[in-house]
Amino acid sequence: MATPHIKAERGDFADTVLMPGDPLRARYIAETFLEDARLVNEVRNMYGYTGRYKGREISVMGHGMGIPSVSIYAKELITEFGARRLIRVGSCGAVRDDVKVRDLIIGLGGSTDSGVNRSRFRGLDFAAIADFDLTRAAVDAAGPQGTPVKVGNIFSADLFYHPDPALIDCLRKFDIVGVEMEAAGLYGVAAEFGARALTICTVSDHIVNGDSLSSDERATSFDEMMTIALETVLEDDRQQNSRQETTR
Ligand SMILES: O=P(O)(O)O[C@H]1O[C@H](CO)[C@@H](O)[C@H]1O
Ligand SMILES: O=c1cc[nH]c(=O)[nH]1
Repeated sequence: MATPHIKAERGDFADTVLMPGDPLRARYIAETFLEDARLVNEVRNMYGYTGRYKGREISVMGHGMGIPSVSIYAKELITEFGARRLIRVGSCGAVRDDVKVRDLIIGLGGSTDSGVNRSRFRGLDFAAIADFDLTRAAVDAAGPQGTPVKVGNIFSADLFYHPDPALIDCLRKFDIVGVEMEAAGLYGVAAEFGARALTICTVSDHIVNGDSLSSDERATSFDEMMTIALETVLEDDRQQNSRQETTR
């Protein structure tokens, strides 16, 4: 079975897919964190792998840059390959004074200048939000790792090189916790097709004060974020299972 962008069989992907923007990061995650990882997609070099983390089957696949790209991969993973839980693992910029490089951002909401959620919501303003249970699991999973975590509203920009400098003042005023390019689109796709989604980002640069991570710091903080994302999946499994037990 194949879609225009994923050449794989149904069953090749796990119900849970971790998604970095960069496909080479997907390969790195598979090689570094997953046991028995196998390549399940390489169309357009958008590598996807499925393996196990502490015994739990998990897939990891790149989603490219920007809302149009993540929207294609997320939709096909959900509707054609059975993905039920998508977690973006990426980098973002900071605008607030209290958000520092290396902080971990959990995207509770996805604001955007993209029109995609209006397109899918009859021109109305859709509040693009993360799945609540996944958000809670991520906060719980991050606690023991000791990484500073900020939970809040992400801004997913269509333009990396934005022409309007006044936008930053607006984002600061509205307490935007991180600026990246996909979360709002991912949350819209998940809502439309009935899946659960979350965005976790490491702050790679501060747009206002110019701080940025060195390449070594990027690698270390990316590994910390990946451990938290993988532990989020296990924590969410535990919380979902215990909820099912109590309703039986
Ligand atoms: O590091 P990733 O996950 O790609 O995320 C950020 O980096 C890219 C821009 O450089 C955009 O995709 C943005 O969202
Ligand atoms: O999209 C992004 C990612 C990192 N930093 C930014 O400023 N924007």
